[in-house]
Amino acid sequence: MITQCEKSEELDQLVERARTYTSKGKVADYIPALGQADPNALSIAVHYTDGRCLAAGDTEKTFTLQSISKVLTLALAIMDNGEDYVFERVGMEPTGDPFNSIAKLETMVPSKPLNPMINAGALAVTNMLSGNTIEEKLGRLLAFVHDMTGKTHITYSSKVAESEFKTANLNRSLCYFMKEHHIIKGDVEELIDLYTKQCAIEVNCNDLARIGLVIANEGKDPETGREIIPKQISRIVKTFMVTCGMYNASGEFAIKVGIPAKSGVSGGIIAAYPNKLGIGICGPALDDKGNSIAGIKLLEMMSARYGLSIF
Ligand SMILES: NC(=O)CC[C@H](N)C(=O)O
Repeated sequence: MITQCEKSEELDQLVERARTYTSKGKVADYIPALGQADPNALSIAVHYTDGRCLAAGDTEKTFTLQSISKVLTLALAIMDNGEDYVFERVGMEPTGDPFNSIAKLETMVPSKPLNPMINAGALAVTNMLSGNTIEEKLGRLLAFVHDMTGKTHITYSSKVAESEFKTANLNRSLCYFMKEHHIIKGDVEELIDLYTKQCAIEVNCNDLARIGLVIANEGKDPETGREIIPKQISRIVKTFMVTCGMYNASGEFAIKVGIPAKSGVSGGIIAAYPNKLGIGICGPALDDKGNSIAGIKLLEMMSARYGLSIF
């Protein structure tokens, strides 16, 4: 287990250059508790399959997963139900719409969310997790996070979860629409309860980089070789990260950075370079698509300097 990452002057310099972009972004405040984040913050951890790790900025500071959790619930839902069941209820195509849009749900025939990385698709995926109660489902998701990070104390922020639960009316609308069309079943309030808790799971950049590394490493624990996610499912997850991970900025991101990645409105970005490394970033100031503005700049700079594009 990595306890201390190396400092790298070069990475520090890139972070300071990227940090200048934070002033052009804005911290998300539609979930009121997220509005308290420091807009100038920017940190990164890079974990390699051989056990090395590099860090810059305050990598111990915690933040919530938000939409990054969609990657984890997707993997777990496929492990629980199999590919056929999951993809009968959620599609595999990018939307070109904002992450919380309801528009395509009504126009698509048959009515199902286009992919698991937008809110509608992620809510449908969360609805598929196995377990008899919210506590059991959340417990299984947390155990999955503990397995990937090696840290068993990771839990969710009840403050952020409650703040989102109180204000999640758009997500409730998506759920009621999908319930009407039999894409989801059960109690919508319970689903929103579970979803807001999943989004409020608190990690730091090192945890995120470690999760990215497991995904990069074909689902295996890089230290022990133990399978945490079946290889085929880690492949599906990485592919969705490329096509839909940065919402309606995924195309530009694939060209300018070229690494499977997923963002969240807390300013987190997870990235997984196949068979090589995992990256965890936090920079709460967001661009107009809801992605960390300086986080994306930092990845663009790193990709250009180190030739990181997988394409
Ligand atoms: N893009 C995001 O990170 C969105 C996640 C957030 N919890 C929401 O549903 O609105």
